Amino acid sequence: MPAKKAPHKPLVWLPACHRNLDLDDPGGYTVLADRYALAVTQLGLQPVLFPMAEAEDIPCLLPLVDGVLLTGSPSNVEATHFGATALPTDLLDPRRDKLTMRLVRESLAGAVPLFGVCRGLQEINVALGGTLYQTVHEESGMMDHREPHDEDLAVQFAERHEVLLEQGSAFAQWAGGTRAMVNSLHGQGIRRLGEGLVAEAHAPDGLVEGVRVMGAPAFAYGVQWHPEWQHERHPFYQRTLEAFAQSCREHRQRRDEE
Ligand SMILES: N[C@@H](CCC(=O)NCCCC(=O)O)C(=O)O
Repeated sequence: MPAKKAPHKPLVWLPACHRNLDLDDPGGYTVLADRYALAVTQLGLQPVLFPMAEAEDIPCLLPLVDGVLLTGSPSNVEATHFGATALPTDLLDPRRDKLTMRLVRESLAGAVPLFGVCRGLQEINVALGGTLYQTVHEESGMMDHREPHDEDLAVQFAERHEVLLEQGSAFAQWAGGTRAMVNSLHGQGIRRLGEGLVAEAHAPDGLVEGVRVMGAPAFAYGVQWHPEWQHERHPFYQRTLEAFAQSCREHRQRRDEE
């Protein structure tokens, strides 16, 4: 009797980020913040990183995974991707940008579950032709969405402002209502929505904080806040992540049945 094959654990692609851990370091490192990998693992999924992966590699790598989670990062999406000029103060990650601009579109085309968090939301928006405010806090009438200067992550990731969730949206379902408190750690923000995106969560100043990709065959959302942060203590964050995880499991099951 052949041994029963263990069910495959759904694999989730998290983009590799570049970091120079020391300003004098000419080399740099490929990094992934533990909290994203930990959240994916706690959902029963397996995070995977493809160091040095380029857009040309997507056709052979995307079929290996069951979801794409575009993580946050202190680096900014380079403004050249949305027709503007990068600020001299921008921390950039051009290798990640080149990959994710293509990965967003290929994930949607391939019905691979896609979830963008913070920078990941911004990447979805720009990849679909949208634009960003580069410094939301310098825009008239807008709040300062950046995290407080504090070493303590619990302070940085504390709930910061309310988001208004569209009636009948998945966000409202996951939150159990049309209002929720979220954290906020970003200086860029959605200015013009990309093609096919529906804004379903807004900050009190009107900034788009949550989007759905219209007509996507699998989970396809982006949020400006960080649901991976202490998700086990925040039902809204937890339900959002579980919905993404369920979509990844369904994708895996379809792959296993092929
Ligand atoms: N740099 C962009 C995106 C902000 C972002 O992703 N913040 C998360 C930082 C913490 C982490 O590394 O996850 C912006 O400023 O808008």
